Amino acid sequence: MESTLSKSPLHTLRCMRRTPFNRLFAGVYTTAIFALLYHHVLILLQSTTLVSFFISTSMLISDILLGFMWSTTQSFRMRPILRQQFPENLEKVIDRKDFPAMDIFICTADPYKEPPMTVVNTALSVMAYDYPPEKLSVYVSDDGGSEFTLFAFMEAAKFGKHWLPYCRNNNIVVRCPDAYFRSNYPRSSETQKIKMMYESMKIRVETVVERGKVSDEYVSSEEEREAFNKWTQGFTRQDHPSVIQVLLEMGKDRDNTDKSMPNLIYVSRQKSKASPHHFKAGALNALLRVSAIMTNSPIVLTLDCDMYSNDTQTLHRVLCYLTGSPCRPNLGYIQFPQRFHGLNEADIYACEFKRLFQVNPVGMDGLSGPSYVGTGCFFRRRVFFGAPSAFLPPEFPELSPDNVVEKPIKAQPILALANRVAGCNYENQTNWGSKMGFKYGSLVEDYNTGYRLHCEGWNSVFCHPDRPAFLGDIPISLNDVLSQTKRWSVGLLEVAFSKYCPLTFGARAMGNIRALCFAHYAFWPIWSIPISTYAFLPQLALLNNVSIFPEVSNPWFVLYVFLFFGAYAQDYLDFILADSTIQRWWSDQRMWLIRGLSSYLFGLTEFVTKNLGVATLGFNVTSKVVDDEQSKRYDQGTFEFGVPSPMFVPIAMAATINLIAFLRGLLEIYIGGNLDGSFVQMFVAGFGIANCFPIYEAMVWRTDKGRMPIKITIISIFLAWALYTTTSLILKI
Ligand SMILES: O=c1ccn([C@@H]2O[C@H](COP(=O)(O)OP(=O)(O)O[C@H]3O[C@H](CO)[C@@H](O)[C@H](O)[C@H]3O)[C@@H](O)[C@H]2O)c(=O)[nH]1
Ligand SMILES: [Mn+2]
Repeated sequence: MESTLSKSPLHTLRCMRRTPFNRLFAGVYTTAIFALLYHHVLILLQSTTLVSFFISTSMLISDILLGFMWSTTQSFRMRPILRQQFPENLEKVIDRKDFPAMDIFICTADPYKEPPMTVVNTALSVMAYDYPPEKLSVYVSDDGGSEFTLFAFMEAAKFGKHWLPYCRNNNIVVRCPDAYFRSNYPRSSETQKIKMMYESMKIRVETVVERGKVSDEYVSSEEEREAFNKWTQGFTRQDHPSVIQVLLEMGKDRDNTDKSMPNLIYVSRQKSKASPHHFKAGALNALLRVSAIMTNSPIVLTLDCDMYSNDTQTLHRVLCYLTGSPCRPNLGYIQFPQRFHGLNEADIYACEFKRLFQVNPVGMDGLSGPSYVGTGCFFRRRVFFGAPSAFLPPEFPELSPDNVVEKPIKAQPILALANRVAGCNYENQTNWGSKMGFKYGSLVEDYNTGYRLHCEGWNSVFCHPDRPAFLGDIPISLNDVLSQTKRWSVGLLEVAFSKYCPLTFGARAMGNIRALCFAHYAFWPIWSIPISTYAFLPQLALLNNVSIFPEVSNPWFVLYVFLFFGAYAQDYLDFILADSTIQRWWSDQRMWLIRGLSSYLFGLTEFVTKNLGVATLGFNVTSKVVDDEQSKRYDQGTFEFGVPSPMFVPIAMAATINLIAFLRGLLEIYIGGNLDGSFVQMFVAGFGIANCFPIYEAMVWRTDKGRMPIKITIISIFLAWALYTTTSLILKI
């Protein structure tokens, strides 16, 4: 085996050539940051009035925070590596019949925000993997507790019996039906037939959701009727018994060419208002247990309901890391990047999150592996039961990762046990959520779980093939985009300010450099402090003729130029070298500023109020529904405001103040002021304006439904005026 592997490896890795430059630049830039802080302290010591003391302190704090965040990003640049897999060599090492079994988890939570057809498409795309079907089990977790989702899956089970052989026999690459029929597929009679089947299933499912009722004409068997009978009068999304329905059973259910179908199981765990359900982490833990009882595969894939498989070979790639003799014993999971379909050309909302999902993981991969991003991740089941060297046995042997299930999944004792472990009180007085399974305590259960696994001593691998393995939906309205990052912000702060803070607990468990990577995310939202300061303070000072930066003729000016352009240039290069465009980079930095003034700021505020006991926070699911008009505007690259969201207020305020300050500055220079002293402030305001074009458009001359609501415009302008008046009064004292 050793010799086969060395001739035809399953995977390789190499360090990126830019590493020495990264390290050198890090050294130079760090020196520059310290020089800047020294300069700030000098100014602070010279300040004579309370106002100048306040301004200097604010700038010092902002720059310390920016410097800190910058330093955390350096850990991603210390040892980036690139990996390659060779799935074509796999069968030289392991026989297809010895492939390990896989359990695939798909989470959904709301039939209105996540249309059942989306979930069904994701499920079909993974059921159709090029993999022995008797080794595949697909579990759907429905936190929405919706009979419509169950109905959609009953339909999918029937349609799958045609779809799977169709894909197999025609060697289809994109096995998600919706994506396939959107693509340029061959129009044969067989294809037309399967397309009609798909369309009629879609109509049935959508009609049921629209009518809000599964009418009798759609129920085709006694077994189905019995399943729907569970939706009794008192059944609500927050309060209902568990529903576990085996829709396809491997070996028994066969497709129309008489080959076995994979297992397909619908699970809606029990819910009660009296016990916490821990959102997605809770759903995943329930699935971990239910799947342990039914199939207990050694490998588990988690997927969001909108992340369909875009490559039939993905499981083979995963096996490249999980088979063969040099398999790392501590390897806990293999993370694929989150990639998306339907992004517009400039990716105006920077929803691709290139740095988060594609660039940074390459950096972490060279250390001990990327963090977990919630979807597209293959886990070894063992990781959920304690550290690599300290196995933590579950409550009873059937849940243990090495237990072999012998009974068929529909056997009565199996179903009874599965319902028991899906109970809402099952986890009381157990280790689930703390030491076992997906971790609770943060709205970003993915980051939290990955981080804690790394603390326990597990490693991970980043697998980034050219052809995206999975593709997901993106939110297309600014409010949805900002709400998503706001939720992340709250979740990240929950980790940052817990006893598991990466700077303390993390650094002890995994060393400083690795811990800094995790700290980078945990402290994301504090970017709001320097961003808000830079969006308002220099401009307000400019409006009041107060100069706060060194003059152009002052040698310290050069330092500012270096720090600004150095950081921006490196950021730009990173982005472009990761196969992106100038336009997308510009959107990305703009959204960083916009998020700083909205999501991060509101996330930080919500986190603080929550800790003061004022508010409680929930998981606000991102909508995957597409409004045609909105989607047209999105494709044209127009920002979608539309709703009167309070998060738009600071953005519109900043846009107003930057514009007025810049105009006022120009006027000053025109009537004889000196540009020398106000240049940096003029530059900052001008840079703000350059970023704000879509906001001016939305506030002033757009007339469509996606414009900035008049109410928000008026409130923002009023608040901007109030802010200006207050600061001028203070400055006059
Ligand atoms: O109570 C809940 C809430 C959500 N979900 C599911 O969680 C997934 C992610 O939710 P979504 O609204 O799409 O959130 P995003 O912000 O788009 O998702 C990112 O961020 C989440 C953490 O906030 C991670 O869980 C996701 O994997 C990651 O893609 C979806 O499939 C939901 O159905 C549940 O199962 N139960
Ligand atoms: Mn999502």
